[in-house]
Amino acid sequence: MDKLLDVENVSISFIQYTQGLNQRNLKVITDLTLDINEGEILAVLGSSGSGKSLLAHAIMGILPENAQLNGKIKFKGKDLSQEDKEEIRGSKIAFIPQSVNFLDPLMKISDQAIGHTESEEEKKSKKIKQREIFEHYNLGPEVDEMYPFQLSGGMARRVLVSTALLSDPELVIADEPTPGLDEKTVKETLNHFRHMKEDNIGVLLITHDIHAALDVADRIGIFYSGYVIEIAETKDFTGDGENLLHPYTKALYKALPANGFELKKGHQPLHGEIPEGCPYYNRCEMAFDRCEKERPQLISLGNKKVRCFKYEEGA
Ligand SMILES: Nc1ncnc2c1ncn2[C@@H]1O[C@H](COP(=O)(O)OP(=O)(O)OP(=O)(O)O)[C@@H](O)[C@H]1O
Ligand code: NI
Repeated sequence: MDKLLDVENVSISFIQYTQGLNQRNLKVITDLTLDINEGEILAVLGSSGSGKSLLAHAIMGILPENAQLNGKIKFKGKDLSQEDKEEIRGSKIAFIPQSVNFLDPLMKISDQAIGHTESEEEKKSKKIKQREIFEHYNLGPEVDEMYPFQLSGGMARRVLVSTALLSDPELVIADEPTPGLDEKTVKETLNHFRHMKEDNIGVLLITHDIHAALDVADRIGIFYSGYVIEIAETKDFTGDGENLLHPYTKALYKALPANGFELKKGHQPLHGEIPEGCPYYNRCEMAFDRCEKERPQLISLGNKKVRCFKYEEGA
């Protein structure tokens, strides 16, 4: 299994102007590290506003102008510059955006799926392939001639998925592909990711839907206050959750309706109010004294990673 994507110590922040000339650095993502292998589905699970879309946009090289990106993003071991990202986006790395607004409202579906071509010949062969993939996703020939506003929600989702696959990508980044879909379409969408995995494509599935993540992912990265506090194996979300590492992940797991518990009260500290120490300190039942002032690093334990002093060597 080869490594496809490495995100190393990535931070994303925005410069905010407050009163007068005062600036504030709004950190949205801090020291984020994760990796994806060929044929692996990694879910990144985080609440709304936790920076999931920004992570996807950082990898694709489409962050807004006022965002500042630090850290490394590597594809197959190569550190990606902005130019590299522009070159491989839409080809080796494909993006399934969160919003169907990414579709051009004034362009016919088939034309935008095919995109720019260099010659008539290329256009013809791409058209054949587009039809094949669309057919596979249950999008008949009539869809080719439609404009985005004529698509139902489920159809639009399928257009986005098949368009992403048209370039034979090695890595697919999907930003919230399931919200607003009915149960059947959710199942269908998750099946698409299974098929990609079978084709040895790596998938980064960004979601706040823990059920979707548990359903298809091999590993799950848990966002908390802009940090990835754990990268767990999906199979560890069983029993009492005893194989899960971080106290927050354990609480999250116990809060699943099937486990009959409720998530303890308390919100994730937001950007600007993130404490010096562990962001989970105030809610943690296992906190040590040092957790208040010191921030734990991400520790690797085999295939898993966790940001908690409990797992430090000798702790
Ligand atoms: N252009 C911007 N300027 C300033 N702050 C921004 C900008 N874009 C995003 N943010 C901030 O970054 C945070 C993360 O945004 P992002 O869209 O990545 O969240 P998300 O996890 O994808 O949320 P959702 O689940 O709602 O899609 C937001 O809380 C927002 O305040
Ligand atoms: Ni988002």
